[in-house]
Amino acid sequence: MEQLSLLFSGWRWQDVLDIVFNAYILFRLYVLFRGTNVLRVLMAVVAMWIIGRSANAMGLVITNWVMQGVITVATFIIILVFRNEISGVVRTRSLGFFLWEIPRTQINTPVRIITDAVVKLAGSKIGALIVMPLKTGVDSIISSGTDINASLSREMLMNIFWPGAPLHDGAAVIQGAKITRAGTILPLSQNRHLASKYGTRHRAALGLTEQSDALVIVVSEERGKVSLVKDNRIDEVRDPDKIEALIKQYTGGPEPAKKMRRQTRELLVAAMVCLLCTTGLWLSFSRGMETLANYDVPIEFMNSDKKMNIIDASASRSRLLISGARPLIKALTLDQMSIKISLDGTALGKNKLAITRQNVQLPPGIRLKNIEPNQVEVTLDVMAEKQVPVQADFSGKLPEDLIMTSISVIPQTVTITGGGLTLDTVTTVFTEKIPLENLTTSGVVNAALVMNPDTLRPDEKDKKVQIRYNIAKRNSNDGTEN
Ligand SMILES: Nc1ncnc2c1ncn2[C@@H]1O[C@H](COP(=O)(O)OP(=O)(O)OP(=O)(O)O)[C@@H](O)[C@H]1O
Repeated sequence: MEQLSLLFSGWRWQDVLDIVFNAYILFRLYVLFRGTNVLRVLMAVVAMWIIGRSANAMGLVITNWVMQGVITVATFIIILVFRNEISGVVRTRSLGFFLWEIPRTQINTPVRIITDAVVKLAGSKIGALIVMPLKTGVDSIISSGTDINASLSREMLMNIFWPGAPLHDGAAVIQGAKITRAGTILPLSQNRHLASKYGTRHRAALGLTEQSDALVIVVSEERGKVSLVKDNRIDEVRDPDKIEALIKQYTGGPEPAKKMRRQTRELLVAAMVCLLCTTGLWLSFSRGMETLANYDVPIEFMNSDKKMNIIDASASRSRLLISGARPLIKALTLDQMSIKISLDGTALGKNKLAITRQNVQLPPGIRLKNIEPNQVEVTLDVMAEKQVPVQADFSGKLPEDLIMTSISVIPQTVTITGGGLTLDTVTTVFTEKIPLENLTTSGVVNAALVMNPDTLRPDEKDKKVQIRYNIAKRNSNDGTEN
């Protein structure tokens, strides 16, 4: 359970977008290849891939190896065996179809009327070609012809195919209870094994079923026979009841509401499967390639009491050991991580503060493994000012024959700022070291002040002081000056 929550923890909006976008592409590919053999083989490949990944996760080395080999071979087979089918689907579908169209199936189609019409046409030896698009649709395969959008009736069909009628050449398309188009030209099959009794009308019917899952009804002009063409097969059927039953069977049953529900259900299931597959793929990529990294992250102290100051801290950075997907870790920058410690509730002087997970902010998808150090000691003080005397800090010795007769520091006192507790211990501020060896005559030097401890700050104007000194020659007999 904990592992499951870890798997889904730290999602970013980019991950959701990534999954939804790719799931949609997968779903559209399903809609594009729905009803074709390519999809069936592709689904087998996906199933093998899932088995391979599961085998990998369970440590089944040989099964995983075999599945990978089979997938590689199957991919080549798909490309070789189905290259015509794939290129047919890709070539004939428009961008709009690929992006959002969902082909309408045969809902509310009056199959009895179609049967009556084709039987009558066959009896009168009037040639006819009727297309009933199914799941894959035919819109982008057959764009020729005339849109008529007429209600489907036996008379209407007879009229269209009546010799001499303007649209009798070509095929009529039936969508639901409408004849949507007539006079359309279908792609001719290149099948060399087609029986010689069949001419171009049957070849055109076969050609369309090679590129789609449509049902095409052909009425032969010469022989007065009705043929149902589906999935590259031509079936000549004599019995009108059988014709009706087969049309119903191919177009998916008689009840329109049921058919609609079935289609919606099928698309919903497909969308869910696409979403699950993409999520699985994303998880196996992002969570499967976990990696560890160390980062030295600065510690930020959140101080709400402006009078309190940090005068010392045992650490300014903490080393974070983090884990996450390799691409996320690679893209990580230091400014995306922070350690924030609140000073609320602390007291003057030394405070030991723990650095916990709550103090660490990391981008989504990155998990914290360790913090080192996980404790920091901060010394807090209230800021104050103090006037202290300045003392020149001479080092070394004057030459033997010289003596310092007077020293004055200007200014004599300076104002320093710092923590009140620290200031209490400071009685004098010294200058930087002034070497005596170099001094031979009286003069003036400028020297900077040395703050001890360095948390103390002198006034801006008092950063340097002036030291005036007088040097005289030492009396060689009694040691007094001349
Ligand atoms: N590519 C095509 N698309 C649509 N209809 C076509 C196409 N090619 C031929 N036809 C139709 O088929 C008719 C020609 O039929 P043809 O006699 O060659 O075929 P057939 O299969 O022998 O059928 P039949 O038994 O009716 O003669 C054309 O007049 C035209 O209406």
